[in-house]
Amino acid sequence: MKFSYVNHTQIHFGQGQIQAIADAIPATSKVLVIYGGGSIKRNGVYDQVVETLSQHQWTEFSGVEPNPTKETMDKAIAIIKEQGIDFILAVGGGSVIDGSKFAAAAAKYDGDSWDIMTGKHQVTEALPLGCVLTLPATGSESNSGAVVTKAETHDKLPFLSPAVQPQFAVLDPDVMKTLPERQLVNGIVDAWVHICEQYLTSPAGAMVQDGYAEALLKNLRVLAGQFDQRDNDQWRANLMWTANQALNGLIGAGVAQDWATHMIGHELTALYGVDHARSLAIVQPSLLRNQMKYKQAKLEQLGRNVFGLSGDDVAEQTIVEMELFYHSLQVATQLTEHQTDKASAIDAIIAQLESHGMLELGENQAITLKESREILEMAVAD
Ligand SMILES: NC(=O)c1ccc[n+]([C@@H]2O[C@H](COP(=O)([O-])OP(=O)(O)OC[C@H]3O[C@@H](n4cnc5c(N)ncnc54)[C@H](O)[C@@H]3O)[C@@H](O)[C@H]2O)c1
Repeated sequence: MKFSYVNHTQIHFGQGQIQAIADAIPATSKVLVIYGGGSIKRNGVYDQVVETLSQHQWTEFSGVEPNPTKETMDKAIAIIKEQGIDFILAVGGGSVIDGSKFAAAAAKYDGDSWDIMTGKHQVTEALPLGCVLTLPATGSESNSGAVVTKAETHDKLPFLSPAVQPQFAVLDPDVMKTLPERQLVNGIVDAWVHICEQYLTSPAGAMVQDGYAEALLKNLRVLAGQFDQRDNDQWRANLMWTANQALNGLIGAGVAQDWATHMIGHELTALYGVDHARSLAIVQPSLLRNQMKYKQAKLEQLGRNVFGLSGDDVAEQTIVEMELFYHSLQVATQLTEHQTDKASAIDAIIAQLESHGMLELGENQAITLKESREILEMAVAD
């Protein structure tokens, strides 16, 4: 095992912590507050941010949509450049934070912003960014990744750069009070799959990463089982912190990572509008079955340590338990909606994977377009 690890995002966790942004953003900054469709105006988060920024010079950009688009963020980038903005405060879920990371990077680049997503422009600098998280799910608030969509072509692609890692993140569980049930469920599922992408690979004997990943998975099982307690402060705090820890770099340090479920899932979202988390639940069980020869040992470990399984065929039983876990949250594990015809849906997804260069996915680069097609044959209902 060999790795260098740092996570320099300062976390301000707990009720009332939004006021921490007053000191976290340099007083001389020109701040752009970026947010989405206005839920923060209905739940009091916007008012708290405005009050806290009373000594700062700031302006705002709203309208970042779920699965943020280049087209929308280009408007924010224009404001940043025209007005000499030098700090971005993202207030929202993964979409707002990812869109803000993209804008922070594009602000330092003179070419077309989409070059960031295609790799034509390698991001080495970005405007400083902080965030107030309103939806625990993605971990984007303290990691260096972002996913952005080009609406015109239905391309949904990720990029990674330490330059866009947020300087700070406010995690106040009270902001979750207005989250629709669907988004709470999405958060549980998204965090679950994030952990699996870093855990269900080849055994590396990494006791810290494995043990911590298993603890986080157990938390999510408990929280899902206690879903009727979702109005409880402790439940909210535990989900918010678990989802954050699921993708902040720690459990993935020095171990193989997969991310094929995400890459295929992104195409389902871009083509059929499936919620991000739900796209993952559709792809993952079929992908695990397809890749059983690589995944068996860690599936067995997960089954024993998280689901308490024993006996024969633990790996397959673990996948079944994961499906039951998703179904218990009313999350489908088959693409049953949105597409008109199975064959054309699969062809369309494969064509997108091909055009995005997703030709050898997974920790062993063993998921070529052939395996992706086999996975989709299992995951797309007739
Ligand atoms: N950067 C990463 O590491 C990473 C990881 C996984 C996923 N992602 C990406 O993040 C995006 C998904 O983000 P998400 O799951 O956080 O959802 P989201 O940000 O898209 O938000 C989903 C919906 O919830 C609403 N919402 C947010 N907070 C609310 C609140 N407090 N009350 C009421 N409504 C609220 C939003 O307005 C939106 O309509 C996808 O594009 C996905 O690909 C990024």
